[in-house]
Amino acid sequence: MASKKKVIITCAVTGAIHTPSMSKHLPVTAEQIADQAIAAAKAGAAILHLHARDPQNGKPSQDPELFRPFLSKIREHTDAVINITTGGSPHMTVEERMRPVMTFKPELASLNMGSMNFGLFPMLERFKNFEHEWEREHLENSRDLIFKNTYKDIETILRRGTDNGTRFEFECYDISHLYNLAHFMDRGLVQSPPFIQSVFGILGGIGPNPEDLMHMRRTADRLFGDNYQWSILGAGRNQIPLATMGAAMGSNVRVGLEDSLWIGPGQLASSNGQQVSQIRTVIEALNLEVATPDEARATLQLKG
Ligand SMILES: C[C@H](N)CC(=O)CC(=O)O
Ligand SMILES: [Zn+2]
Repeated sequence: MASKKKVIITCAVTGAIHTPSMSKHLPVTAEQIADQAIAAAKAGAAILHLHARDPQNGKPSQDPELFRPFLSKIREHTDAVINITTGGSPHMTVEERMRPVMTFKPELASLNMGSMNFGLFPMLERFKNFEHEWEREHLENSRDLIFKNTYKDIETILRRGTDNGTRFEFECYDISHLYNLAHFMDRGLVQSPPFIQSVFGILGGIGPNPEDLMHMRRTADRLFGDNYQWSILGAGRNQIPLATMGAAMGSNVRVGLEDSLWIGPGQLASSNGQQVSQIRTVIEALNLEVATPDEARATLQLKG
């Protein structure tokens, strides 16, 4: 793996997995998303991974007009790298999912590297009371949900994004997704070094055990040699433990309320910035340094 300068922290601010009734700290309105993103950048996040929500009921939305207000405020107050989702919500069509990236042509966008079951229903054990009916349906319907990312879908997003100078955060939820990435690299559709966001602990993908992390790392080393940038995303309670293990092994890290609502066992995080500060403390305790947005741009060779 390329000799890494510093640890790139990505903060995933709101996402499309958790719902407002689960935590009052989950940002929903454009103002809330912007303010939490700016605070996360100030706390040390070099990359901000962004989704939008309907301000009325918090429902995930890929409407570019819901992204526009917080994108301009974030750009006004930080030089963080903007990473816009193409995953949207697993309940959306690929066309719908691509709208904001095609509108705003960001430096970075997420790209999910395979179709999979996407089990959110276990959260119904933990969360019982919902203000909006869509929240319960969102979880319940995931029993019969396929997060669709066919080779045609992936190629379409890759080609269209690359035409706009956008590079990708390749979301790999399992070993097969690394092979899918290798396939598109072999076809010359992926610019080097690929930024691999390995996702652990989503039901339907690979588990959150340190053995799973090692297996993803060994496989990536075998497929990509030292020509890739690695990042670790642990879902839920696995967020900080896996990010810590990853950082100690030379990986970049991702935190944020999209991936986990927690700061400790049974303790809701009060903000995205709180999670960024927590992982920053770990990184600096490992005698590593946090990358600035421009250092992240250089490492990932972004258009800036
Ligand atoms: C597990 C994460 N929700 C992965 C993600 O962030 C997908 C996307 O936005 O494209
Ligand atoms: Zn996302």
